[in-house]
Amino acid sequence: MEQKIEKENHTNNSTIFDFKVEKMQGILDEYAGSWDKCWEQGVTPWDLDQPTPVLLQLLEKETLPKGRFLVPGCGAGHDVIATANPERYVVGLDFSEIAITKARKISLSAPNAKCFEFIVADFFTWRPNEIFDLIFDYTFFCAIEPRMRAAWGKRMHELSKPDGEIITLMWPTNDRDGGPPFKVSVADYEEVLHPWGFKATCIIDNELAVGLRRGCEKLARWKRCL
Ligand SMILES: C[S@@+](CC[C@H](N)C(=O)[O-])C[C@H]1O[C@@H](n2cnc3c(N)ncnc32)[C@H](O)[C@@H]1O
Repeated sequence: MEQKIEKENHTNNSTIFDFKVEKMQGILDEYAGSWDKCWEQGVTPWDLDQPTPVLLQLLEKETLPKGRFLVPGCGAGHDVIATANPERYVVGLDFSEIAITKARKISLSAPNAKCFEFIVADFFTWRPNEIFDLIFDYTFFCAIEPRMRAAWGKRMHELSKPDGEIITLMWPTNDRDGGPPFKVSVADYEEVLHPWGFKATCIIDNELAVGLRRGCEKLARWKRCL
């Protein structure tokens, strides 16, 4: 992945996941269809092709809650497959049919296949039968339009159990114009999570951030108190 990132940087004179790359500019003019087109054309520089390392570390340290786990904007679903087990049922949600088709294909022979599912739906309108103990957001908050962030906070509340938890990997925290990915700060998350009763229990630099994301990515855990 690091090689892929470096290559993108040098050939396109852009940063990782930089949608200003000429190839993607037109693609992203129309929102939902644009994500589908990115997946269709294989223009997915955000996709690590592996589970998120820091999430694996939390899994190994057994600090991830059990129960129902949601990954909104799950893309190819690596984090969904990696964290599912008989005690943790994971739902991967993405509104791109192509992303979910890819996720289902990748997971076809997974031994834990009964412990997760992939759903094609819009995070902002989806109505699940059951809500969640844990929600993991990585490269989703930064992918949505900043004017949608308040709605994101409301959805986090609606989709969480009263004692639920959210884990956010906050990236890119460095200065940049436009997006996606739109730049984020701890204050941006606090602004939309505090009104819904989520309080941070930990905010740390993510030492396991991949490639050029290192140094501009933070891990936060938020507990719902209201
Ligand atoms: C930048 S990608 C990140 C994918 C994955 N989290 C990863 O790190 O590889 C953002 C994903 O969010 C999905 N997405 C964007 N807006 C969405 C929405 N409103 N509802 C569901 N999925 C959405 C896109 O289709 C895309 O797959």
